[in-house]
Amino acid sequence: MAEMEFTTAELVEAHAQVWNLSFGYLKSMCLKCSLELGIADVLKKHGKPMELSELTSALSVPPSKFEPFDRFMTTLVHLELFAKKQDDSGAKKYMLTPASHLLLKDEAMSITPLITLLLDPTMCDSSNVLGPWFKSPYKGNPFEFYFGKGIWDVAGEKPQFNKMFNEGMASDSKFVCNVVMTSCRDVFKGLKSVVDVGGGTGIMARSIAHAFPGIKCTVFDLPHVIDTMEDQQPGVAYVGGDMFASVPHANAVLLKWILHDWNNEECVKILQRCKEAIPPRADGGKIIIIDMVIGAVTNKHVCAEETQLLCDLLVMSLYSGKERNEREWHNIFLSAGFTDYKITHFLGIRSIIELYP
Ligand SMILES: C[S@@+](CC[C@H](N)C(=O)[O-])C[C@H]1O[C@@H](n2cnc3c(N)ncnc32)[C@H](O)[C@@H]1O
Ligand SMILES: COc1c(-c2ccc(O)c(O)c2)oc2cc(O)cc(O)c2c1=O
Repeated sequence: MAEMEFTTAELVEAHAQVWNLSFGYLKSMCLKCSLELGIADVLKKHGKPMELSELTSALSVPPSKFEPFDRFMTTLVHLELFAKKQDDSGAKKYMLTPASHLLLKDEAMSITPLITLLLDPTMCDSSNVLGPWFKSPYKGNPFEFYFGKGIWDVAGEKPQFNKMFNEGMASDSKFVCNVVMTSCRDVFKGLKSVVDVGGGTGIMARSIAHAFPGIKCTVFDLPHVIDTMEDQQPGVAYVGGDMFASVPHANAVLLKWILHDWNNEECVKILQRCKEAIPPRADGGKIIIIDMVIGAVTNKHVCAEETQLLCDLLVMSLYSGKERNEREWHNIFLSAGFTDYKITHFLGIRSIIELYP
């Protein structure tokens, strides 16, 4: 008989670990349920810590659900989505945490639309077929394996999904703009024009145009994204097209959450088209990339590195994309003909890369 490789204590520990992993989906469902119920908004509206009975009343939870709701809130507090404190009279009261602040519907930095998108079946379902996908000789990504077509085709065909996708991305852009305009404004200082390639509904471009009225901003995206835009802001130009064919000319090209959607060869092609669109470095030409650098995180919060790895699986499943470490970025930049770059780790798990021709 083979020797036992692990102690019983190690296996008992591992048992709890595997259980925890198998319940991972329940964390996502807790998040989804808090959004559906609007718990954060009710707490915000109340303006002070809330007792469970006040919360159930404001949320219209019927008495038959008081006990399960109490247990649900206990888990949400453990997950730090909400906080609970005991007041002087001994009553337990619930409050917002920084995480639940991001889930408020009408806050500038709300990422509720992005979370709603991520938890939508169209985004999640293909992660259920990773096993069959790994074993099959199929060349496309898991999303294509599951739906028979790519995510951009689905967005082009289904206006509802296109809207949800663009709103999700726009909410992230609002969040990122807030951080960029306070902590790394200098990235845009001195530029005369910027084209946001794959710029979606134009939140980044509008925010840059607002913060730097001297910069002429263009949003460039697929025609189905540009054509469905209802409020095209004056002062910002909107152009539909394909970044693999050509990119509108500007001083600088912004690529936010674009390159992680594509494989190395595709990234080189996109960057070559972007390089053709900008002037030499001496004349102010540069590419501004907002994406992840694997291994680089500004805050060592509990799960920053794990989140980066999970993001890598997300972009692998949805797009054949990849989150990259600095060495991998470096190789792509060199292959696309760029000579120098500067990385600023500014946004938790994401970075700004200024890339020079
Ligand atoms: C992940 S989203 C990022 C959107 C935006 N930059 C942001 O961060 O909120 C990728 C964007 O690339 C656009 N896109 C995909 N393929 C493209 C192509 N061939 N040419 C131009 N844009 C494209 C999509 O329509 C989508 O808006
Ligand atoms: C991996 O990027 C992250 C996304 C994302 C989702 C869908 C896309 O098409 C993307 O291009 C990116 O979404 C989230 C959402 C979060 O709440 C946290 C994250 O870290 C991310 C991503 O990193």
